[in-house]
Amino acid sequence: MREQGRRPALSLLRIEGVGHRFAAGTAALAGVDLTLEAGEFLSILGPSGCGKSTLLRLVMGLERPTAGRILWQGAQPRIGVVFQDPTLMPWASVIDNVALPLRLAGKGRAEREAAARAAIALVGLDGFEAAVPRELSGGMRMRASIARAFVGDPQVLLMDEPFAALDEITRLRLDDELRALCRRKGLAVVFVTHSVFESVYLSDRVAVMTGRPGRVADIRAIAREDGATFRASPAYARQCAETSASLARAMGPSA
Ligand SMILES: Nc1ncnc2c1ncn2[C@@H]1O[C@H](COP(=O)(O)OP(=O)(O)OP(=O)(O)O)[C@@H](O)[C@H]1O
Repeated sequence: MREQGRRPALSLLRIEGVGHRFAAGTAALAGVDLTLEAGEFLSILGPSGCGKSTLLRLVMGLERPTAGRILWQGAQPRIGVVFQDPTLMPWASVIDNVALPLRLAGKGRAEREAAARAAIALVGLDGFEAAVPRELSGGMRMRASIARAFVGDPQVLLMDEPFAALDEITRLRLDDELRALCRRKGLAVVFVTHSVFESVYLSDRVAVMTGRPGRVADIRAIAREDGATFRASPAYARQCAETSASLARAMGPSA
């Protein structure tokens, strides 16, 4: 599943002809070809049930594709993962939640705490280290979840609809902060979303998927400007309209 490429490849990740059929018979993906470049923010945009989460699980290595292959350039990078549900331990403090991957990796207390504090500061949660999840807003819980993904110093971030359950204001703010943080760190990101607006705002490229079995119908390079003005620009509105039309074509007449 994570073979070394036999020939030199420039892309950080290559997904080649990947298909996935579950044992129960559902064909979730068929013939998916996609690359992720170093430092790139790539969104996977598609209708519900088209196999987006399955594709992420294959990239994470949690499942093997039943067709095709997934190739990392060189050694497999360190991967951080964020899901729609923050999946925090309700009884544990923010710092203990954020430090969990390091505890599982057998790191000592001092190292865990220092790294967790740094990750918490990175997402703007300083001062809440001792809070437990029920004391936090939804946006703050998501920040803690992002901090936990950052604590192991990832080179690639995989995100599965992380902001879908948040209110609009919080979502817009986290979009801004996430984009800035990933650029600053030079991270490559695969971001799964249903939202055309979010995908165009965040991404360098958007892969538009068809309904199940999911295929990549279109790959759109986004001409983007950094800064909050992009969201209000005619260029943003035009690219949202074009991406929306592409998604409608990918979903076909029965959607
Ligand atoms: N473990 C599984 N066993 C059998 N079928 C599965 C399994 N996981 C997912 N599926 C099916 O595979 C298809 C793709 O699911 P997946 O969760 O990848 O889609 P998705 O695009 O992420 O959907 P959504 O946007 O609604 O989260 C769906 O029809 C789903 O029911």
